[in-house]
Amino acid sequence: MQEEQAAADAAGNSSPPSHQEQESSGGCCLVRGPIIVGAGPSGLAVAATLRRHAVPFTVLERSDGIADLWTNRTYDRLRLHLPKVFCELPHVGFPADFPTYPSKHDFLRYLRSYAARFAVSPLFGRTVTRARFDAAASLWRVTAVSAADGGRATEYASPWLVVASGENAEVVEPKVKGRERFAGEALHSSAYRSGERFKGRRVLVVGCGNSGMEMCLDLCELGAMPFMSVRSGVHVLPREMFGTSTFGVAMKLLKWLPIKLVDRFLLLVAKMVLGDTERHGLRRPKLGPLEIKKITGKSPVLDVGAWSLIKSGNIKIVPEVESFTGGSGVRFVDGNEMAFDAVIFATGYRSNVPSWLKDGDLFTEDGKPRAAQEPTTSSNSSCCSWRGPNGLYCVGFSGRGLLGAGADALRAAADIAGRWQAAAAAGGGASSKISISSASV
Ligand SMILES: Cc1cc2nc3c(=O)[nH]c(=O)nc-3n(C[C@H](O)[C@H](O)[C@H](O)COP(=O)(O)OP(=O)(O)OC[C@H]3O[C@@H](n4cnc5c(N)ncnc54)[C@H](O)[C@@H]3O)c2cc1C
Ligand SMILES: NC(=O)C1=CN([C@@H]2O[C@H](COP(=O)(O)OP(=O)(O)OC[C@H]3O[C@@H](n4cnc5c(N)ncnc54)[C@H](OP(=O)(O)O)[C@@H]3O)[C@@H](O)[C@H]2O)C=CC1
Ligand SMILES: O=C(O)C(=O)Cc1c[nH]c2ccccc12
Repeated sequence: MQEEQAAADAAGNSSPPSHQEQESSGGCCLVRGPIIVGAGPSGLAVAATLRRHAVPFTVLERSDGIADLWTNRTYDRLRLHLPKVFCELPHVGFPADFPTYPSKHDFLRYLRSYAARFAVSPLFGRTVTRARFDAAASLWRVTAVSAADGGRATEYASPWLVVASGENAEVVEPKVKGRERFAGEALHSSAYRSGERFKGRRVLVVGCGNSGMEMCLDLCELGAMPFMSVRSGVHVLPREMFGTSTFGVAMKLLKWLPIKLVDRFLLLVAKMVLGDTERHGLRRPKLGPLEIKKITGKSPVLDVGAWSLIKSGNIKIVPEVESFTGGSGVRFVDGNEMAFDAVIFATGYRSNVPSWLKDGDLFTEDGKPRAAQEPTTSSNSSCCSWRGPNGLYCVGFSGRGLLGAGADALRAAADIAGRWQAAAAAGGGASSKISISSASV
């Protein structure tokens, strides 16, 4: 702990946020080291690793604390679905007394102590609204708006920009015909905390991903009547097989076998353990669970109890919603109509990067690094999901959860540290001060 603090002091950015920036009268901050957008697990992991390399950094976070997704946008009963060894950030493991599948409160405790240990003090309440590369100055110019400060915009500049704003930055909610006419409560799964207040009520949960499944389970256990609306198919896998985690089994097999074969194996075991999910209205996609995750980012459901309640009919499967018909009515695509007291849209999330990263087409329309979509060839062998051109880095966009975020963070931080040290050796430059004329700011 003291070591990290000493490194922070040496790098000159352990002190409160205002000391991390040199603000000019033009509203521009010339920062030392990279700018990191987002203080979730990915932003913290890259900051911690930069700290280890004695490279200073500035973290811009829109909310008022670290890990906003886990703190403010998740339900009470959430636990990690993967065993803790697959969810640790670089350098510090989970405490030994944590259970195999830590709760969100355990995970948040870990993240807070991680941030403290590496002296990561983000600038909170700063929403990044724009970032562009200024080729003339070889700098990223990043605009952040502070709501607490009356919407004041400040520009931060650095040769390096780390995008760590997450694959789940914004909610996805479908525009369903007649929604404004629905008399009951309608909310996104990110606003759902517990089934407690839905006791005795008929609740329609739209979406059958991990959130939708788990909310149905929670609703059922707390005395509500959940209905789950399913549009396309989903792979449901048992969270554990052969007394160990399904994810762990898959990781081991992937070392030796091609993904298609591992998928076939997982599906065979899933069928043995769960039975035929199609018989109960959950069609399986054509591609296997790992392949579909790799290609589209769509996660398989790791079952923690909802499946048996679907089989027993306590969670009822209904088709895709066609429209709200007024009052409590909902019409489905098969023409049937039912009444509900509440609707929960467990329809997922998207990245927000395309809305603020105004530089070429580095990210796809759905907010993923374009390089991550392209197969590696001899001509683009240096191209990867974690690094773009001109000092741009992406951490946490590989669709591989916390494990992938940690791997990205290690690579990005090492790459930046190499450049930082090279600049220092070349006589200061970026590592001592960035000089840009106020006219160009
Ligand atoms: C309900 C749920 C459960 C999950 N469980 C697991 C799991 O068990 N295991 C696993 O590996 N993965 C899980 N995931 C995936 C999840 O994406 C990762 O766990 C992890 O949160 C990713 O970290 P991140 O830092 O990349 O993104 P986030 O945690 O989303 O953090 C991004 C941060 O950036 C900030 N931000 C966003 N936009 C801006 C902006 N424009 N300006 C400034 N700040 C911004 C956000 O406020 C946020 O604090 C889960 C996801 C969800 C939704
Ligand atoms: N404990 C854990 O580890 C948990 C992890 N997570 C993770 O968080 C991430 C987000 O999960 P989740 O919130 O479930 O989101 P997902 O994106 O995984 O699932 C969204 C669901 O909503 C459906 N949907 C989307 N749009 C519509 C629409 N217009 N009409 C009908 N259905 C629609 C999708 O169906 P379709 O396939 O047809 O598009 C899909 O079933 C995932 O990575 C997930 O694994 C979530 C909860 C718990
Ligand atoms: O919960 C998620 O979606 C995650 O990102 C964790 C995760 C990463 N790779 C996977 C493969 C199968 C199931 C879950 C995950």
